[in-house]
Amino acid sequence: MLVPKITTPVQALQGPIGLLPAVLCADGATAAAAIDGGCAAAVWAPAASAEAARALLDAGAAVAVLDAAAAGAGGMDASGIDASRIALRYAPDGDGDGDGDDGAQGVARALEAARADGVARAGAVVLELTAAQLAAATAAAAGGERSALAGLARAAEARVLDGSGPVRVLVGLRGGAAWTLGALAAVAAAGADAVVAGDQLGAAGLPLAEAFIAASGLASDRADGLLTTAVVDEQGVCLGVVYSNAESLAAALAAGQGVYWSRKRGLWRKGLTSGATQTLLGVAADCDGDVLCFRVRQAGAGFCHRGTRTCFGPAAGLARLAQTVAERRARAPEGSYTRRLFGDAALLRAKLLEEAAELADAAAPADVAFEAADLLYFAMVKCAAHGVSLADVERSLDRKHLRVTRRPGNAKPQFSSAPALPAVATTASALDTTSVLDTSVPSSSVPRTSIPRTSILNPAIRPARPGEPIRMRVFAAADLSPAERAALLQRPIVDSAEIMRRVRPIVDAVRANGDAAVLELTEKFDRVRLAQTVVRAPFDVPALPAPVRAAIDQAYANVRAFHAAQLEPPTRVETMPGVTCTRFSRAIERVGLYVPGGTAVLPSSALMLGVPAQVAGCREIVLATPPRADGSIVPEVLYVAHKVGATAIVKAGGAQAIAAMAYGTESVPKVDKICGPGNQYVTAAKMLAQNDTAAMVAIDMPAGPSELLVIADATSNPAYVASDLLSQAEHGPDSQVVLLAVDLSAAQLAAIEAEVHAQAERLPRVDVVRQSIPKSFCLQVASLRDALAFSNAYAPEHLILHNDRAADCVADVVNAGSVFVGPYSPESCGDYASGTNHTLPTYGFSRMYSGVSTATFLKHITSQELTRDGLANIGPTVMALAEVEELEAHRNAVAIRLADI
Ligand SMILES: NC(=O)c1ccc[n+]([C@@H]2O[C@H](COP(=O)([O-])OP(=O)(O)OC[C@H]3O[C@@H](n4cnc5c(N)ncnc54)[C@H](O)[C@@H]3O)[C@@H](O)[C@H]2O)c1
Ligand SMILES: N[C@H](CO)Cc1c[nH]c[nH+]1
Repeated sequence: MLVPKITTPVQALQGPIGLLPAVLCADGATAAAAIDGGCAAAVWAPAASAEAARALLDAGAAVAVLDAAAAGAGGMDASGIDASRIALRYAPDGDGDGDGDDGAQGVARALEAARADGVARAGAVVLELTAAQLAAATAAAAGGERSALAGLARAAEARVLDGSGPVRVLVGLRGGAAWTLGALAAVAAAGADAVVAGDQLGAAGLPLAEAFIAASGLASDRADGLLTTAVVDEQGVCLGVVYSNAESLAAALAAGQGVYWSRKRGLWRKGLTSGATQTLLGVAADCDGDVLCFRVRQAGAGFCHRGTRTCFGPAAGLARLAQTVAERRARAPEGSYTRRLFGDAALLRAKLLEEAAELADAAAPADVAFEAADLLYFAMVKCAAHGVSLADVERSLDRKHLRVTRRPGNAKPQFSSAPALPAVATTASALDTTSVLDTSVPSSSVPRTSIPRTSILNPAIRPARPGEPIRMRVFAAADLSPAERAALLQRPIVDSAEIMRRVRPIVDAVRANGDAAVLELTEKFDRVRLAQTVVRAPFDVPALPAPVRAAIDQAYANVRAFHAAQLEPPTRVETMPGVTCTRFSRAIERVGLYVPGGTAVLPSSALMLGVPAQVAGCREIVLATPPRADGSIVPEVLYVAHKVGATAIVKAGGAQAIAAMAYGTESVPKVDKICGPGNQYVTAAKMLAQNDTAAMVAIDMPAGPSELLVIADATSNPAYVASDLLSQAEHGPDSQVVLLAVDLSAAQLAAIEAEVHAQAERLPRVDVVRQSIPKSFCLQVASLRDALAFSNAYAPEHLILHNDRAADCVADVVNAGSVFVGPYSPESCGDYASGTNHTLPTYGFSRMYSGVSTATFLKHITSQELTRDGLANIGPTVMALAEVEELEAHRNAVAIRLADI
């Protein structure tokens, strides 16, 4: 087997290397980053001690690699860890001094040492050889000598080194020595796995597909030399059997897709014409090296050309249930029960609890199976509603399986007859292990008023009353069950069905009655009767106080500089002689910018939307914002509208403003794309408009209530941390802020809590904060690695790194809208003036959306120009493919010209 050795950046694992069965990381930190990054390959993780090994195995490493010198001689207590999860690493000195540890003898000695070290405690031996040692060992093995690699082959063949268990042997090279395909094949022939530095694979080194084939000892048993290839889905269900060779495997690894070798047509990109494409999740060789296995995520109806999921028929069992539920989520028939469940979170919750109770009480085997099936159905609906697939659930199971430290497994008090935990933690040590049930964590300086006890799964949160502590809930990550952790990753529940029910009639009214409806709805929701909705440029800009004007001018300059730098020149590539492909950008012609104005006046949002639209070169910039009580537009917003070259201002807010720009009215210009944040009505209207083909309008992203996650450790200034948390908590009652407290003592956490309370009490918007802070939470985590893992799973809009050596952490941030690095980067700077954009994805959408940028207001067009010679060069390829697809007119368009040429 080929085992790439990974140093940073672990992002390499998102490429073809991550599709191989296993990787060996250069050190524990790289391994931890690989695991947190969702590496699908089995991670072999170097560890300096048994404790470190345990931690890495608990975190999801497949095998911990310990230095033999420290661990082998019995100096390590790895009790309780299965031998198959430990590897011992040897590096025979190979210093050329002729002391017998060089060359082939050195390898043989290392194996002897492994035997002496009692490899019963290890399931694998990792040999790190010099190039000379490998060459000597390989030559010795080839000559049939009873030494080195030959000995290694015998050991692996017998699958034991000391007679007490199966042992794998891995061979790596040190001192910068490079592998050859021949050496990989020799090691494979000896029954060992080859460890190859990641940067020696791919473009600059050995071709990955060929290295994989050589190191796996893969050889065809067919006359045509093709490798039989089993294709399986995420559950390991066989979808069908196809064929591969080095060329198709290389194409598959490069594209990350199912690409095979058709015996009739050659290279075969599965699904190119049918749409039933496959995302490649992993490749492996079978035990005796004559079958390749592709693990894929299948798109479309299925793998089989007959339209079934597998060549052996349709899916069954859990896989079928998962598929059906996913289909229902995409397009459930009106009136179907599953659709009702998706739209009614309370009903789904009640059914889950009901079915769990029924399963718990079932006794007869048939009843247990019946009730378990019901529970699984509701569980799958719950998963689908949150975008979780069966494969995600299985990944979680597999990861738990890798843990070597087991929890006691006691039930939570509300589910057992055990006495409840005390309501109030009274000592510092109790504070360190705050139960998820205990929200009343006192600190020395926060008033001790009782606040309601809640659980994560059943939160009954009420705002803090005047006089009560303004405090986040506190949880300890180590105490969380998976369900509780998942619940913390959710945002406060929004009843989207109810919001849609309110917004749809507003959108319909504006569509049907245009300006009249907009004026009526503005009177209803913003309590102002206007004579007209639209003001056109040039605007009558009132004079602003000089400091305000200067601040807007400075912010405009910074934001403009950062967004202008994002403009890119066209991409131009001559793919073949005479064939030139180009990709260039054009501004979206008509854009609508929503500037919120309900609970706060946000001219900064006008800036953050208007500047990139202006930089991109949009022809028509329409800005919509709720009018003030006297019907006027906020002067600062007017000034920004003037600076960014807006063509019109719509004096309306909420869903009616979005609908007016999406469909157009007598006076509101229709636009092609609507951008900007807003409350739940604004977001719902944007999503409705986007889904209506009659509107033909795009949106930037679903940007909702502001949120922020702070990572703080013992080096953080409690006052700074609290001020940042409050800066977003003051936006609205729905804002959520999260504090990840890395290994903080009770006193350190109490200091932050005290600051939150004290600073909040001094804010003019303390009433808003009294609502948002109790919904927010602090999670105590043991390490920075745990904090980053949680943050990446939460995918916050804003991430503030208050911890020590904050800049080093940026490389490990996978999901976040915008990152603020170090104690002197408050989030407010990004909100107003530093240059980055503050319109950012919330609700976890930073997993897949970016914030607003210049690109938001551009689209890209491709073009191509072929010369006469270019057409002659590429023509046969095009005609051959047209023939495969039996599209004669396509073929003829080339043939008719080639005939002239
Ligand atoms: N994610 C980001 O980048 C970002 C940036 C700035 C602001 N925000 C968020 O934008 C939001 C702004 O919300 P806001 O409410 O202050 O302003 P808003 O302008 O989004 O909404 C105000 C409008 O909501 C409509 N509305 C109010 N009550 C209604 C009801 N019951 N039914 C139908 N429509 C109703 C009214 O028409 C009103 O004009 C906040 O949540 C803030 O956190 C997010
Ligand atoms: N923090 C908000 C969401 O990113 C943007 C904003 C506007 N004004 C102040 N803050």
